[in-house]
Amino acid sequence: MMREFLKMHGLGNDFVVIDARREPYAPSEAEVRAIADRRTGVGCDQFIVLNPAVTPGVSGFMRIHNADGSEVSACGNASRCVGWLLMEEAGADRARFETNAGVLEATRGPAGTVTVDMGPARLAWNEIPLAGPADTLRLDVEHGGFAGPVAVSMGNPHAVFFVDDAEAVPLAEVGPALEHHAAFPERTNVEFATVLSPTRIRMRVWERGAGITQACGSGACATAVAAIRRGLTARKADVVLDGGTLTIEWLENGHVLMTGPVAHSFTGRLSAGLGGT
Ligand SMILES: N[C@H](CCC[C@H](N)C(=O)O)C(=O)O
Repeated sequence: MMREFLKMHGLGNDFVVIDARREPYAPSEAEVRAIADRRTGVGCDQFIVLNPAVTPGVSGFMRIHNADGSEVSACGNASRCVGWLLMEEAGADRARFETNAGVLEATRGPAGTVTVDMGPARLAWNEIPLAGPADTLRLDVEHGGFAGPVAVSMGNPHAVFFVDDAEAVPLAEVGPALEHHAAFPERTNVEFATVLSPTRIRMRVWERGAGITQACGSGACATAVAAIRRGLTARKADVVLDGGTLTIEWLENGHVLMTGPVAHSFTGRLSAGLGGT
């Protein structure tokens, strides 16, 4: 069977999405890398497979694979895309689906945007996770002149560095070493943020398993939580990424809401050699 896929993106963070609810699909790491390859495959930052739900009352189980083949538990931009697909399919204004980090809920936002409740921000060292006990508000981590990040998990690890000018950070030079820093036993996503006002943050990202991306939804959530923990912004702020802007709100109940656009670029079919099976 030549599996159909949807090519989607959230602010340029792009995905290959396969609906495997009728025929579950568990790609190998090699298949993921082949599909994600931007020359010989379809090309994407993350490969998303929607499998049958495990938890009653939700519409599917979203599995998330980085371009390097690693499977991870959170992807904010893809969560908006999957939420949108499920709402469109049901003709509904709300959709619940699950990930390895828990059940997420998507609702329709203003002007065609989608809001996802990304669940709680995790702040304890062992929830990030870190290699050992540490103050997650300012880690003893340094590389390339950047030091003292805030660690936050949205179901995936983030190290948020506050800098004077996020545009000037040599991401490709410093990203890999920080992604693989010994403080992070499961590696980490790396964000560099400049607070522009109490409600606006400029952020650029080096993603674990994908490198520089145009946007990172869970990273935007982590960045806003980090800024609020440092007393730098209000509890609702816009995060301006290379690909556009996400609105993030850290609720008093600890959950983080993320609002932003989704886009469906095209639909295609995977050849047998590319995991189409
Ligand atoms: N690279 C991330 C997964 C994708 C996150 C990002 N694309 C998002 O929108 O949250 C990780 O390894 O945890």
